[in-house]
Amino acid sequence: MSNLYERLGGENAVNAAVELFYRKVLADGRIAQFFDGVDIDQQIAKQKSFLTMAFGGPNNYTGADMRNAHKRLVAKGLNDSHVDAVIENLNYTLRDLGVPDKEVKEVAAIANSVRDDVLNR
Ligand code: HEM
Repeated sequence: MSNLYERLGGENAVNAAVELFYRKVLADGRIAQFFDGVDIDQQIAKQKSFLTMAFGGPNNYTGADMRNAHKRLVAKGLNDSHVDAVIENLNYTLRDLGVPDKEVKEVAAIANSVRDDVLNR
């Protein structure tokens, strides 16, 4: 059985998913404010390499760890409801792209696994 990265469709599929995901996130009034002033192209590039690694693809991630990356946002009120909204957007993105339910659930579980780090607790 190939790993999740391969089952999702590899580099091109992960890149397409991350791009569509940020379009949805920036249009979502529950969470868009956290991205004010953030360089979205850079964010997309970092997220591509982070998710590629998390899904079992090549590890080229050089960004911050999840705790440090989101500390500033926790100080601004980031909480569980915002993590839920991000995971919801990720689920919709993958469904829109035709990813099967099993893989959608695996991706959601990976995103959920960093929840406590993202919320610095
Ligand atoms: C749930 C799983 C999450 C994952 C896997 C994740 C992943 C990442 C990654 C890889 C970075 C780049 C770190 C770096 O700059 O080196 C990042 C930064 C960031 N994330 Fe997340 N994130 C998650 C949740 C969230 C949530 C819930 C929000 C807000 C609603 C959020 C907003 C941001 C913002 C605004 C940045 C840029 C911070 C800055 O430049 O100061 N993230 N995230």
